Amino acid sequence: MTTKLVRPSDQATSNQVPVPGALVPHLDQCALLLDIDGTLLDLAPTPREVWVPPELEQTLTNLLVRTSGALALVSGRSINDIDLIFAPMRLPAVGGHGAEMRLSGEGEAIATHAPPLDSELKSRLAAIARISPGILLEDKGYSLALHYRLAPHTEKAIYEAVAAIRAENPEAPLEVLPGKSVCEIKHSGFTKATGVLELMTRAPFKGRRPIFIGDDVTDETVFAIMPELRGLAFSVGRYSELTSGHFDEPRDVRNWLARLLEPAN
Ligand SMILES: O=P(O)(O)OC[C@H]1O[C@H](O[C@H]2O[C@H](CO)[C@@H](O)[C@H](O)[C@H]2O)[C@H](O)[C@@H](O)[C@@H]1O
Repeated sequence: MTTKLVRPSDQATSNQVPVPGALVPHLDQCALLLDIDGTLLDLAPTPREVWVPPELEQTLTNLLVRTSGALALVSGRSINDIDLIFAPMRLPAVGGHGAEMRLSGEGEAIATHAPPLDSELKSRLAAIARISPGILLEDKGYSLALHYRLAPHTEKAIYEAVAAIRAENPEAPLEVLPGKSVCEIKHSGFTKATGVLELMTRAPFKGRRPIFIGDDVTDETVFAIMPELRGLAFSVGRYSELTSGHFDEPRDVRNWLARLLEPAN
């Protein structure tokens, strides 16, 4: 099935993504790959304050059945963190920006050969949080996040401090991910895309057509690999040339996913 690239001028109203029946092949041939923050869940002031609507939990549970388990969360969060947020539900996942994955809710998380952050560099990067008490430090093991949503005035200082540490360590294989009110630093040897590529080689994902939905800069790496996987990508809150359409906000994604379960699909 082909889809039309929707351009910004075509998108005056919300719900730009066509009704599921006109767009997606049957669910038993699909793998649903879903980013969390800003895609499934509304953004919150701090990482701990996100809320999973009960209807979403029901939708994801039903979609997991309808795809025979080929539904995975693809997140910058660690799988441990994902489990806390979605508890008691446990879902297949690619976590930590591709550093780890889990093929089923019952299984264990598997490290994806992702190299960890050098511990000394990590300490130095963590110390940047001392710029202001409003900066929230999130140590995710494979990466470090400096959240400034509660202290937006510190954004420039954070990026300058990170740049200074990188300049002093030019050989260090670091990647800086500019997220939503967050500056994340990780080893450059893995991405969400490498995680998804690995996931798609394993059952029950292997051989299926992936449908990926994401909102962030880090999701661009996954948008870019969808063609080679015969997949489709959709963005949230912004237009991307790499996607087949976009949703305005997480609520639209949740409604769209619920509609995938309607009988026509
Ligand atoms: O890949 P994602 O699932 O989209 O995760 C991206 C990052 O999400 C979290 O931070 C963001 O969401 C918070 C809660 O809404 C918000 O307070 C923060 O400003 C956002 O940047 C999470 O804390 C990060 O670890 C994820 O990498």
